[in-house]
Amino acid sequence: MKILIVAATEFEVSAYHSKIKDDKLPVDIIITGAGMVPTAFKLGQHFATAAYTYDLIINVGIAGSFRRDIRLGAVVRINKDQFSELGAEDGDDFLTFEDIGLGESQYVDKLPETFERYSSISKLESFKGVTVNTVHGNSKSIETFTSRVDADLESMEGAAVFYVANALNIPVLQVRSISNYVETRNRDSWDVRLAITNLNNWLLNLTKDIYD
Ligand SMILES: O=C(O)c1cccc(C(=O)CC[C@H]2O[C@@H](n3cnc4c(=O)[nH]cnc43)[C@H](O)[C@@H]2O)c1
Repeated sequence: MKILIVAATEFEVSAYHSKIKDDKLPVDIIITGAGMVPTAFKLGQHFATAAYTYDLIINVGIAGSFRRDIRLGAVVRINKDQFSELGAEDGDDFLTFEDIGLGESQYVDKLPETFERYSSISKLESFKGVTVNTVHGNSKSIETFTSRVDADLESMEGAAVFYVANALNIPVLQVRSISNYVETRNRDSWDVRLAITNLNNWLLNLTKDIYD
């Protein structure tokens, strides 16, 4: 089982990376930089020169939650993701990419069949994600956005990874740990350290489930 782990920053996966780096596992880690464009570029570049393919791509990272009933530090699966900005305004309405026939803006994950039996996977609660260019931090824009877009969590890369995996027909999973609530910008209330610790522990558990 050859796996590609995709993270926006080294910081988000460094604890995991330093623990597995001498184990010679069939796991590659790629750091893309934050955002959908750097993510699509890095993955395109990687696959253009890769000598082999993968059985699974896993996008991991921190994320913001629109929902207060998801605790900070929770590690969750994003099984649906979308590019919310792709589409067209039509007066007060918004037409999605699908509505105007320009392509897809919404994606679902796809796991190898055997994966549901791993407890690291079956324990995860699934939520709907949205992939944005701007981290929301204004109450009015959050209200407008959530009245249009059906999402529980937001990140800046998820849908781009789903897009690439779909295009290459490779199974894909997105697992994120909640670092903050989507609210009027307040960096002091973020718990990035807890989110990253929990995410790295989850990655270690998944690795044990698969390779031990
Ligand atoms: O606002 C800042 O000063 C600031 C400094 C460093 C990093 C950030 C981020 O927003 C991190 C973005 C990074 O983490 C993911 N992420 C985490 N929370 C959210 C969110 O509420 N909305 C969207 N993305 C989020 C994202 O995938 C990026 O990779 C800010």
